[in-house]
Amino acid sequence: MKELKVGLLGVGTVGGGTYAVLTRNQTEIARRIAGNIRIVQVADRNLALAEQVTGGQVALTEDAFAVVNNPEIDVVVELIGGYTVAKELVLTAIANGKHVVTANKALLAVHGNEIFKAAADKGVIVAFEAAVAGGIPIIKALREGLSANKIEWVAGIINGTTNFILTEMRDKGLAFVDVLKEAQRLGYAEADPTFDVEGIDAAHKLTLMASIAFGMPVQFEQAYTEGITKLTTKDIQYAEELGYRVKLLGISKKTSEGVELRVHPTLIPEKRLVANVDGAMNAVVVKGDAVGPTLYYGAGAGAEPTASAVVADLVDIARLQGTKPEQRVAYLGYQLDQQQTLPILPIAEVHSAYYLRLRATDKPGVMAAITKILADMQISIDAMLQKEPAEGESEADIVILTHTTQEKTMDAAIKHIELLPAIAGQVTKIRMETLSR
Ligand SMILES: NC(=O)C1=CN([C@@H]2O[C@H](COP(=O)(O)OP(=O)(O)OC[C@H]3O[C@@H](n4cnc5c(N)ncnc54)[C@H](O)[C@@H]3O)[C@@H](O)[C@H]2O)C=CC1
Ligand SMILES: N[C@@H](CC=O)C(=O)O
Ligand code: NA
Repeated sequence: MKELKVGLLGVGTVGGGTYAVLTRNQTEIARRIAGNIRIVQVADRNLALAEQVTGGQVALTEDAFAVVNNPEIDVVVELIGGYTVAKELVLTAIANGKHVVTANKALLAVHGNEIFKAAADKGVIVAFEAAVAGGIPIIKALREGLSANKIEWVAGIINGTTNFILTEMRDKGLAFVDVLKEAQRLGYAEADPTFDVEGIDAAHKLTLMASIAFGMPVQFEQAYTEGITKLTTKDIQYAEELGYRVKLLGISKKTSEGVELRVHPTLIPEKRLVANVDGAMNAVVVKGDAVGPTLYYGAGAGAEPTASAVVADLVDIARLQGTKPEQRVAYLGYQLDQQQTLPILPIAEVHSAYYLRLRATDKPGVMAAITKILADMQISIDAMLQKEPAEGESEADIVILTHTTQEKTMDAAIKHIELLPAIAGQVTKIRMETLSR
């Protein structure tokens, strides 16, 4: 019976989950691969935690480099996170001829081109199913299940922490900071939670999906990233009144002008399945030219759901032991020498429909002035909501939903609207997506 010997780096949320799943389901997994996957060494700078997680059943060390340099080990599982030490560890493991499994989307979105090239030169596997949408097998779906298609677009809720926060804010009216603390306690958030709430983590994941979908190198630095920190409960409520839910979406579309690569809060019609994905759950919609729209749903964060993807990658590697590199699925779906560097569209060039909220003095002619500005710029209105001023106030909220227009046209119109004497403060702008075609 063949044995795959694993070195595990990090036994925090995902590493702890990986150890538990692999140990608990050892027999089941062995029946699938006619072999065995065994963790032979664990590194964590918190040795007490490593002792607690493993129950002292395997060799432990504080030094992750001892694992990547251990000649006994076939596969290194990197679950410590970050770009610096993790990068050095992964590149050293590759240089030592070891396969790598990682959940580290930040590392791959920023340094993926270098890492995949190094792995290709050495003929080793770098597997990363856990890095995108946690337990959902979206990498496998994009790289293998949909390989007959020209992918047209990918859009999804790909950050569990922010979806959990938005759901709790909407359902329980809880404050942002309290919900973030709970997401951290549940192990969903990144070590630096600004990666979650500012949309950076979602942009890392989107970068990887877009690269696989469109056969291009990873280009995280070109992604447009906007988080949920400026969203108000008021906008969430108004959106609901108009039949929409607000979700942090990662969207990548291939257009004739280039590829859209953008993460931002988005209004989605409430009847769409994705609009009803709540808590830490994730969902990704992929549109292929042959298959049409397909939807993938599941837990996007947390110990065992993420471990499910890590262990599945180990199972794949166990099955692929002894194969030649050219017999394997390419890291990013397309052969590295077949990747095309497609231009990424600046956000100003993107076309979208918009939700606008403005605060205006309640007097005749204001609405006419606003609609004239929009009409002059060929922006048509889809729906409108006018609120009564609160008791003792002279200003009221106006919400406008527009049809599709280019972002730079919308921004120019907003500038004109903000100059109207009856308008107080800035206009709130949230993009909208139908996710239907
Ligand atoms: N928590 C989640 O739901 C998910 C996390 N990920 C990714 O998985 C990776 C790990 O995340 P978590 O398990 O949440 O983090 P964590 O903070 O819970 O665990 C990291 C572990 O690595 C150890 N560590 C850190 N630096 C080290 C070093 N230089 N040497 C030895 N040990 C070191 C820490 O002591 C800790 O036990 C990250 O890349 C994260 O982005 C991916 C999907 C889901
Ligand atoms: N912080 C991430 C963890 C999984 O990738 C999230 O909240 O989705
Ligand atoms: Na996944």
